[in-house]
Amino acid sequence: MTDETQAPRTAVVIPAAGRGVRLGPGTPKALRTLHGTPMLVHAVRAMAASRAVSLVVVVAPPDGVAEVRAMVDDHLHPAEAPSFAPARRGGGDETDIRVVAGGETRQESVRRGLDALPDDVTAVLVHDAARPLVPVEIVDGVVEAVRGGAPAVVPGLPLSDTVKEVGPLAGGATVPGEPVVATPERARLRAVQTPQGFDREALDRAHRQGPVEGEGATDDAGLCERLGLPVVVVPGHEEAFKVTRPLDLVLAEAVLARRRANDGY
Ligand SMILES: Nc1ccn([C@@H]2O[C@H](COP(=O)(O)OP(=O)(O)OP(=O)(O)O)[C@@H](O)[C@H]2O)c(=O)n1
Ligand SMILES: C[C@](O)(CO)[C@H](O)COP(=O)(O)O
Repeated sequence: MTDETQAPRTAVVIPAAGRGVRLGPGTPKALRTLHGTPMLVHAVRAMAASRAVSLVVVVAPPDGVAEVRAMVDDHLHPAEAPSFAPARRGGGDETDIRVVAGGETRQESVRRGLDALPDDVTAVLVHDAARPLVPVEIVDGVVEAVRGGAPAVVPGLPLSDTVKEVGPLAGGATVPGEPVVATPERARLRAVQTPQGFDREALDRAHRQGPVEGEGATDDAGLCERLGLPVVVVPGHEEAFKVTRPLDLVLAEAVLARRRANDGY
């Protein structure tokens, strides 16, 4: 077992400032409830369940910082249980939870979360509020790989669908539908999830290179790849799926119902 007093200080940045356009109109996605609890509260709990995590920075919608602070205090710092760590295995020490304002893009929101970290943090996880149900084993696996010396670590799963690359036909010919230009070898592809884990200095440097557009801009590991840093994949989990479209809410409620039936979660 890791001696946490000797280990580097690990913090988590949770970008939660997105609107959730693909989920449809309504409250910002991270503030919507699953089984009566806001999605971002599930995400914070999932991170704090790891003994390695001592600080969580939630990046809230810019106009929702006070609301998110109150939500965190209501759900995670109840007066009757100041030592919040309900699912922490064998732990019991408090997790510090801070809330800062997010930006226009996920990349900008993560950067603002990084700016809020104290100097003594040496390892950082970045976890989407939109992946509220990631099991603690996945969090611990990412932390272990970062502590083992990997500068950037992503949890990932093999794909079950065949993937096609589409694009314009040579010569500009037009056909009905989207022309397929390639079929990448599926065995070499991984669908990556969060939390993604980083050496703090590497991630700071990746974000300092400025806004990146297009390929490599949709996750933090992509920014590290742009710098030429090695990125490794460790096992992900089906329950770490991202709540993106309405059907994902149905799946998330079903997973929570199963957990409640199995272990009273
Ligand atoms: N400006 C933004 C955009 C996204 N995110 C966060 O990044 C994570 C992954 O983004 P995604 O699932 O795309 O969320 P949304 O941007 O909210 O979704 P959509 O693209 O459908 O609007 C989410 O936890 C989201 O809150 C963020 O903090 N700041
Ligand atoms: C970071 C991420 O969850 C990894 O799969 C993903 O890239 C986020 O993408 P989104 O378009 O911002 O949802």
